Amino acid sequence: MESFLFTSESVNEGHPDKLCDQISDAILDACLEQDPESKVACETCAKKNVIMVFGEITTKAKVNYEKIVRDTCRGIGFVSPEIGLDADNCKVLIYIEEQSPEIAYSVHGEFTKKPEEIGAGDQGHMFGYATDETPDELMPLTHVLASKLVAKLTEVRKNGTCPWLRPDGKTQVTVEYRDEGGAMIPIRVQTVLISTQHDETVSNEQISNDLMTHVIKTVIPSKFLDEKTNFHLNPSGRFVNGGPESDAGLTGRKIVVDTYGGWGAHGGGAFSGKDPSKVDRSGAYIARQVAKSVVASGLARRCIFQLSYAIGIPEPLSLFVDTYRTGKVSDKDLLSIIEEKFDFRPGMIAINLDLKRGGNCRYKKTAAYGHFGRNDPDFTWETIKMLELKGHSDSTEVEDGFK
Ligand SMILES: Nc1ncnc2c1ncn2[C@@H]1O[C@H](COP(=O)(O)OP(=O)(O)OP(=O)(O)O)[C@@H](O)[C@H]1O
Ligand code: MET
Repeated sequence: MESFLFTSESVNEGHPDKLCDQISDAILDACLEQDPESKVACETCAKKNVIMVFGEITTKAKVNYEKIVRDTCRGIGFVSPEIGLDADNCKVLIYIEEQSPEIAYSVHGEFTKKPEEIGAGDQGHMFGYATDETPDELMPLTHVLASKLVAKLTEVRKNGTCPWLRPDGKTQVTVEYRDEGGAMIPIRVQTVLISTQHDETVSNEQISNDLMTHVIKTVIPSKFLDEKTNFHLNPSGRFVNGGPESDAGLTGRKIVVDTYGGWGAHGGGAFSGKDPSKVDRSGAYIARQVAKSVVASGLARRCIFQLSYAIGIPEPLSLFVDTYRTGKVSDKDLLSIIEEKFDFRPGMIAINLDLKRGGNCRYKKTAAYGHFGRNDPDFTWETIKMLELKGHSDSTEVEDGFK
């Protein structure tokens, strides 16, 4: 059978766009921690020694935005201009206004609507995806490997295994697959690309050797590597200047890294800095829960789910499911099972997935290394709802397994 190649990339917490995502979500955490009803739309941009936080926030929380910016940068490791940013001496600009009263009235009736009445915070369409090619994560292997490689880069930097590493880094993984009736079967890793920031003194030979020993071989199962696997390790030659020194950063510029690595589809909306009334985030989170529940329940080997909203209206405008010909029931029957089991009104998603709880890095954690496929109780959207077919395989009657 013919095989094909598919590629996903990722970036680590020191990448300038991810730095911005983490600042936006750290601010969201701080607002929700004190006031779970906070309405937050927080964007960040970064260049060289300037970081600007801007957007619309209505909250009762008292938040020291500048301190959150500096703490987040320091936590990542940006502690001097040579590294790419100096957390304690960079310029921090804050330009935040309250949410537009028109939007506030339409979405939550200026805090008067009951949860079931709360409208979507904006129009938009969101996707969720799941695939059985990684049995633990139910995520695309290319994306899982690219994400784990960037996480490992940070781990071996912070634990001192590779003291020459600096915060900024990117990975890219190409996997050879075959299509088994719509399900994706990984055969081997065809290419691994890592570009990581490093200090001035380390040699390219040490970079390659350490990346191979401490990063690639600890992350990629040996069964996927062979003598033909290609490795591109710091292909630019040198990567000493990094972070916002070498590339400007923006919240929401890594939406594919945040989700499924190019598999499935993306509606375009970003996650970081948005409270759960924003369906770009809460809609995508429940869409993942739907797709993962379908695959985990054995109703399909692979699933994509889409929903759409209008601003101010609680019920979704459309629902779509596709199991890529791997479903045990027709996609039409599957959709009615899904409709019975999930409540897609944004106020109810926020309650059922516990999305109004911030603090303790709950959202900041999501802002690097992927929002999906993570084994962490704070990622409530990864909890599956068991969907069972009672009796005949064409039945749409289902019952709850574990919740
Ligand atoms: N009162 C309003 N009613 C309806 N639409 C509005 C209102 N106020 C602003 N908008 C429109 O909604 C748009 C928001 O869409 P956009 O997709 O940019 O949202 P976002 O929250 O910035 O998310 P992302 O950039 O991640 O997609 C605004 O730019 C504006 O065009
Ligand atoms: N930023 C807006 C808010 O604060 C949402 C996007 S405009 C519909 O609600």
